[in-house]
Order: sequence, then structure tokens, then C-alpha cells
Amino acid sequence: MNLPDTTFRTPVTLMSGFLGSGKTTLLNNLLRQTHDRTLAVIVNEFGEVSIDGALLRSREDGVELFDVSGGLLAYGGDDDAFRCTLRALLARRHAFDHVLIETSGLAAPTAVMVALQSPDFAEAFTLDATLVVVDTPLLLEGAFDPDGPAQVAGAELRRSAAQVFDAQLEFADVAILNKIGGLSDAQLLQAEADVRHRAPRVRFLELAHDARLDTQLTLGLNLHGARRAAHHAPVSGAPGDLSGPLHDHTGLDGHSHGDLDAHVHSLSTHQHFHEHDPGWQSFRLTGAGAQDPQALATAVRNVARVFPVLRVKGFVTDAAGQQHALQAVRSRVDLTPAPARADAPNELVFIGYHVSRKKVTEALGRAMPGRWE
Ligand SMILES: Nc1nc2c(ncn2[C@@H]2O[C@H](COP(=O)(O)OP(=O)(O)OP(=O)(O)O)[C@@H](O)[C@H]2O)c(=O)[nH]1
Repeated sequence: MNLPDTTFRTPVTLMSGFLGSGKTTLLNNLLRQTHDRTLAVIVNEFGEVSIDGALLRSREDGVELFDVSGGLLAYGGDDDAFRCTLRALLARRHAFDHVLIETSGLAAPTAVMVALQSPDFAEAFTLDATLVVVDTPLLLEGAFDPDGPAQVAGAELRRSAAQVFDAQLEFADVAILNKIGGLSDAQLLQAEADVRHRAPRVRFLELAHDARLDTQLTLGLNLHGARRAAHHAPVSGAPGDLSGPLHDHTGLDGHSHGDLDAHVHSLSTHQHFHEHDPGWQSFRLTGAGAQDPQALATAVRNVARVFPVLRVKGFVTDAAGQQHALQAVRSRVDLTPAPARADAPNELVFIGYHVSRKKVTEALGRAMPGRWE
């Protein structure tokens, strides 16, 4: 008779990264490579509605999605939505090979790491690795420097963004430099030096071209202690020798290094980043009638230039009935065709720092013929 394996602990990969750094895009690309795995994916968004869930939901079989929107993962104590979701997973954990958690762009991974170590979950789950996705062009522009160049954003916003960014990096095992298309080797070296300077305990640095990374470099790393290895093969053959380079894309010096011991994170010796700066706010606006996506993209770009709005995402339908995903990271706006969602409203979620919903609504109202409110 086959008894259930009670010693196996399900690996959990945590993915964090500042607002708009590319977490969902990277996750989507990872999911496309993991057909041999059954994955549970927990997505947490800062806003009251989940846009990422809809972006991920187009995924194929073998993935079960748990959407935890509104708030920050694991910050709410024993009964928060994250722990409830993890308890639900616990009951069925043998149905999954791996758990992936995308935290909100304003959360540090520490709260989830602490929750995973709690007696409720420590026997069932093991942290595989904490990844942090970095918006490399923004890093190079100084967007995460507390005293960086003056932008639309004020000094307080810059300080708070830098604090969140550093808290995410501090506990990362793997930093993923994303959005690197068009950057020179010198810029990549600069970004690498910045990350190493800010977070000396990061173990590995990886370059993601268009938010793509091999699963070998992201899943099955087992960086936080032993677990029974034979239960499942590592995802797509994870590296056996972690003291060697994980990846060497370009010959740039130091995209990995082997001094693992120096990087073992001890949560108990670090201050947890539990305090959420209440200056960060989000709100959702809906628009009536068919939309002109290009005009809306221009309006959103102008809003992000004038107001302290760092992230906008949502869906709109044009006059021909085609749905579009609109995504803005600061004033860079992307429009992409989106799968139709029945009876879906035109909706945009705005995330900003001390941002006035009223002023943003008025600005959109002036720019767009239909009502946004
Ligand atoms: N050019 C470029 N754009 C990218 C890349 N990765 C992501 N993006 C774009 O950046 C925007 C934000 O990407 P997401 O994957 O939604 O970022 P996120 O980190 O999940 O965002 P939040 O969950 O809101 O914090 C989207 O418009 C993506 O298409 C990349 O490597 N290159």
C-alpha cells in the first residue's frame, strides 16, 4: 500500500518586485514552460480589484490560481486572506508540485516568509527561493534613490519607493534584472553594481530578456534548507551545484557568485518590514461606452506625468468590441489586445502616492469624451 509521503514539503517560490517591474509578465512566461508541473499560483495585488488574475487566467491547464486582492499579503495576522488561502492549499497540497506567490508591488516578501515558517505551515511548505524582479531602466534613472533626480514624484514618494524597493531586495535570493532590451553592457554592469551595493546578500543576479527566464534559474532552487529531493524531479532539471554560476548570459562579470553562507537570510536577525506607508493608495475608475484606446493611453500618460501616479492597469473595449489591456508604469503606457471578458466594464486601477482620485477623474473627464468615474 502506498502511504502518503508526510516528509515532503511543497516548495514555494516567492516573487516580489516594485510596482510594474514585470512580475506578472515573468510569471506568465514561466507558467508556459511548466507543463509537466502542477502549480498553485497565489497572486496578491495592492488594488481592490485583481487585474493580474485576469491577465494570468488565460493560462493553460496544470495551474490553479488563487487571487488575493486588496491589501498586502500576510500583513493581517492569523485570519488574513493569505493564510486562509495557504490553509486551503495545505489541505490539498499533494495535488501540487510547487507553489508560486506573486506579492504586490508594494510588499516586502518578509511577511510571507514569516508566515511560511509558522507552525501551521512549516511542516508542509518550504521556501524554495525569493526572487525579486527589478525594473532596470528605472533603477538606472535613479527612481529608487531617495534623493534621486526630481521627477513628477515628490521627495516623500521617492523615499517611500526607495524603502519598499530596498526591503524587497534585502530578502531576495535572486535579483532578476528585467526590461533590459536596449541597455548597453555598461548600463547592465552599472545596474548589477547598484543591486550588489544595495543588497549584498542577494545570491544570484539574472538577466531577463523580455521578462523571460528559464525555469532552471527560478524554480526548484532549494535555497532555504533541505527537503526530500526524490519526491519530484526539480522543475526542468534545476541546477545541482548552486555554488557555480546559475547563468552566464553575456560574459558580464559576476552574474552569480558562490558565497552562499554569507547570504543565508535569517529573518530573526532582521527587522521585518511590516509597516505599510499609508501614503500609497489605489482606486478604480470605470468608463462608460466604447473607448478609443489610443486616446485613453495618451490621457493616462498625461495623468502619470502630472500626478503622483506610478501604476495604472485595466481593460477597455473599443468600438469594434475588441478588448485591450492598458498598462502604465509611470508615464510609459502599453496597450495590448486582451481576451474578451464577458460583460466586463472598462476599468482602470490607479496606484499612486497621496494621489487625488478627484483630480485624476477630472483630468480623464477632460481628455476623454465618455464619462470616467
Ligand atoms: N519593454 C518591456 N516591458 C516589459 C517587460 N516586462 C514587463 N513589461 C511591461 O511592463 C508592464 C508591467 O508588467 P507587469 O508584469 O504587469 O508588472 P508587475 O510587476 O506584475 O506589476 P504590478 O503587479 O502592478 O506591480 C507591462 O506593460 C509589461 O508589458 C520587459 O522585459 N520589457
